[in-house]
Amino acid sequence: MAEPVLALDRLNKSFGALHVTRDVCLDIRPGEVHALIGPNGAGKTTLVSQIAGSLKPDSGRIRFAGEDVTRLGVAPRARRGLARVFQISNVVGAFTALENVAVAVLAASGGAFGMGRPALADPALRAKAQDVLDSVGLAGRMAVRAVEFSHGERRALELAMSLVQDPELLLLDEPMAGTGRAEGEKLTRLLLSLKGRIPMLLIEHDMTAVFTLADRVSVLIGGAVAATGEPAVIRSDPVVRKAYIGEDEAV
Ligand SMILES: Nc1ncnc2c1ncn2[C@@H]1O[C@H](COP(=O)(O)OP(=O)(O)OP(=O)(O)O)[C@@H](O)[C@H]1O
Repeated sequence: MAEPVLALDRLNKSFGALHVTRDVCLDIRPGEVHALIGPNGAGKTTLVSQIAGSLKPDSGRIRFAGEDVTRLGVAPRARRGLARVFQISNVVGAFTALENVAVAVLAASGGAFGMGRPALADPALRAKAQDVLDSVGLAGRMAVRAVEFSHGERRALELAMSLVQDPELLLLDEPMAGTGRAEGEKLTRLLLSLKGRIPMLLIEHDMTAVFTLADRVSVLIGGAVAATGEPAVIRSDPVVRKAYIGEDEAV
């Protein structure tokens, strides 16, 4: 089997006496959508921050794209193709969707496009920004300022701004948070359209989205991985149902 895109090996992290990440081993295979679920306070955000590089683990290793990145910070990991989406937004409300994506293309190009003149004056840059917006279903909204966007459209725009980097892995931090049912379904369809092309680690409370999108699901309880498996297996795992999903709850 091909080497995983991301492999966590016995990660540990404590805040004082609080042991928040406990011997976590987890991997993401090429093309896989791997969902990470768990009750509030289980340590999901803490784990994602260690993957992204904004938090240093106390022990353990992180391998990404064939390289040990444990000691690297956020920026070098991002340059290697690790894109964290939705928790930190770079969207500028006063800019149109096209302008926002153009800035992201410019930032990702590392000087390949001419600096010092309006980004959108460059036809190649403009074409790339338009293509990416088209791919997230925002072709008809390019000239609209981001401040006028619905929550779901904003999520699609944030995703577009990450896609310009041609990421090796998307870390999706609760994409469905704050979206209504219709918008959540639309966003799920958008992520489905990317599935297979870009591997994803999906942190999400919305179980419909999780079971629609994920190839495998890992369940974090008390900072430790309680189970990893295909959605159908996780859905029926008695430990998971008892500790997290709720025995009586239909999943
Ligand atoms: N910087 C910090 N200092 C001290 N404790 C922290 C810090 N960050 C998180 N914690 C604690 O670590 C535990 C795990 O928090 P974390 O935010 O990772 O959980 P989570 O699974 O993402 O929760 P949620 O689903 O509510 O977002 C919690 O008890 C939290 O209070």
